[in-house]
Amino acid sequence: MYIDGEWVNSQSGETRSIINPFNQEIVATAAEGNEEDARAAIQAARLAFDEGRWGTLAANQRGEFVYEIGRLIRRDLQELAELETLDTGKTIQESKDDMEDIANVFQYYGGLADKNGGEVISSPIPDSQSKVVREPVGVCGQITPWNYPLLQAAWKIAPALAAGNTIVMKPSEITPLTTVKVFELIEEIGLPKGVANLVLGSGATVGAELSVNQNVDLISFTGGIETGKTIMQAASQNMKKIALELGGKNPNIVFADANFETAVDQALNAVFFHAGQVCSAGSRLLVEESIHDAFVEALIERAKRIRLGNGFDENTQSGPMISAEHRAKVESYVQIGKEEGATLAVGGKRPDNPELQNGFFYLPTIFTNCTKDMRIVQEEVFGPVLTVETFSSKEEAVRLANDTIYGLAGAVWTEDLNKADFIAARLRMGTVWVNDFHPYFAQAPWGGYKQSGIGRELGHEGLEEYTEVKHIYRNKKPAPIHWFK
Ligand SMILES: NC(=O)c1ccc[n+]([C@@H]2O[C@H](COP(=O)([O-])OP(=O)(O)OC[C@H]3O[C@@H](n4cnc5c(N)ncnc54)[C@H](O)[C@@H]3O)[C@@H](O)[C@H]2O)c1
Ligand SMILES: C[N+](C)(C)CC=O
Repeated sequence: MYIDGEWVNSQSGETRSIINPFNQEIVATAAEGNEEDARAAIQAARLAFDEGRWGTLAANQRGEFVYEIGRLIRRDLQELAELETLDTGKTIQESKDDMEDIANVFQYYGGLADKNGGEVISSPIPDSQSKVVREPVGVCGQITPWNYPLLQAAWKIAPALAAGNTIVMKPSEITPLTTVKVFELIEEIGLPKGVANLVLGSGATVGAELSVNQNVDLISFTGGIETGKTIMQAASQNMKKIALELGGKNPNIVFADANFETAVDQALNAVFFHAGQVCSAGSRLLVEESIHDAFVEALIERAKRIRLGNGFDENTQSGPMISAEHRAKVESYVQIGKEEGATLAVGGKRPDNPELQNGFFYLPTIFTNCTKDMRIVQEEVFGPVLTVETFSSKEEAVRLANDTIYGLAGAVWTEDLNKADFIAARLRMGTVWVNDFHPYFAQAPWGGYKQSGIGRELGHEGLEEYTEVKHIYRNKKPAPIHWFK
């Protein structure tokens, strides 16, 4: 762990084994911190903020530090990608792509740091001057999940530092490797001590302390909805600001006039990429009735051919699930789907291949004949499981698409751009893709409507999350007003 500019073990001396989900081998031993370690890190961040070691530095200088982290990430891209694949099982190409995105995020926010200078307001009061400035919020607790370990951390670390905050980062306890490595890079660039702190450990200990501690001004969390609710409650103790990036149950709407081959190919990628462990996975396919049979047949054929395997093998198209517990959760949803009367069209079990038996693999699975009230249609499975429903009008497609508690992302496939506009305007989601699925990048905001979250990451909105807005009013000709004569 990295606290107040020093690499430290947990105060309790406890450690945790980090497991490769492809073969269950121990790939590292990590410090296992608890509330005490979290409090030490919060204190360091508090002091660094209150003494102004960082927030009062010229914004362009802060930006240079943040940009430099991005440069070092590119320098060490191969090593970082290998660590991410060891830790998550995702393919090495996915990990390399993640690292490129991550470097871009640091360099984007490095560039944005000094472009947030505030504005002068036209004051309606004579002889006055009015300006609005943005200031850092203070000490930020940051909690990230295991599916995109470093990417989700980057979306928090880069804007928080660029805006002048100090941070305490807690990565998922099962995938800390790349975040630890990036703190080595943070040390290498010479960030003032206490500005960026890293505490490893569980959500129930370190995460809970960050959420409740009075000295944390903002908590930014990416993870599941139930954890989000717990954090929100804890954060209310001192009314800290909250930013929540939660789950999704994302519709992928395919009209009959879409390019068939492209829509099939992308529907496959929408749901089965990274074994479906993506918040914005297109796990709910809504296909126009007239092409349903042909579409599903093509999808099943392609799903059967997905090559599962070791993320380091270049022939592998998809890695394992993250853990035995998570695979068991996916299996229980498949059981629920069967009991609810959906038709299991393909998959629905673990692969037989002997070489995959030590990993947490699960076959790409498709359920047809699904209806909107089924739990497998409504709830986030977070695995390689696709549900298929049909619609026969654009209005029905919208109704079905919006009919969950989530509102993270969705896509529409059609050659008719008026129809695409109609759908895009009505989806209650933070991101809508037209004739595409999955793109996200540093320049555009990301976040959820409804129970998919609060606030936005990325884009200039992602920087603003980490600022307080202050109105400074100056009377240029102060004089008595004699109200109280
Ligand atoms: N919206 C997005 O951008 C986005 C991105 C990635 C993942 N996700 C979501 O993340 C979920 C999967 O990730 P997960 O299984 O790691 O989620 P999770 O909620 O179980 O854990 C996320 C993080 O929260 C911590 N945590 C757990 N309990 C806590 C508590 N009581 N207090 C404070 N922290 C606590 C964990 O240790 C971990 O670091 C999915 O629901 C997925 O959709 C969302
Ligand atoms: C936000 N994203 C798509 C990178 C990861 C979601 O799990």
